Amino acid sequence: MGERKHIDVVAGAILRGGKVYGACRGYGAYAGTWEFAGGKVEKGETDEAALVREIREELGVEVAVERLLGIVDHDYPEYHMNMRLYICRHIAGEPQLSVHSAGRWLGRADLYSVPWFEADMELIRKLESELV
Ligand SMILES: Nc1nc2c([nH]c(=O)n2[C@H]2C[C@H](O)[C@@H](COP(=O)(O)OP(=O)(O)OP(=O)(O)O)O2)c(=O)[nH]1
Repeated sequence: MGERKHIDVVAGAILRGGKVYGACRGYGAYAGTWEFAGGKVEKGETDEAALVREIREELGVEVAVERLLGIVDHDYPEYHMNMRLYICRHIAGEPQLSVHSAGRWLGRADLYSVPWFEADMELIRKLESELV
């Protein structure tokens, strides 16, 4: 029996004007599921560098990574995921969709109006207090 596959994921809760940016996966098995921009950390890469790279690639947006909001461990059928969610400040650029089919700045009142990844829900509750 081999070790179960493990992936390291970073995601960014990008904040601007009391709202957070959520995006809807445009393709693949989880198309239609909402998430924070991000992705797998590459070998030798820091979380911060991976996050800045992924957010730039996916949304064309520049962010400053502020702090770790929380960590989630989740078993997907194909692998075990360890995801670190960071609070990021929006610096520049309007989000341009490339891999996502939709995206919105969500405030406290509409934070739960989109279908997030189940794995994200605990961290989303934690995020509520950041949205004022
Ligand atoms: N980016 C992101 N991924 C999330 C979130 N919540 C969550 O469970 N995930 C999962 C979905 C994927 O299994 C994994 C992210 O990996 P990824 O973005 O490289 O997605 P992927 O494996 O579909 O991409 P790829 O190999 O095709 O590039 O983390 C989230 O909020 N943001």
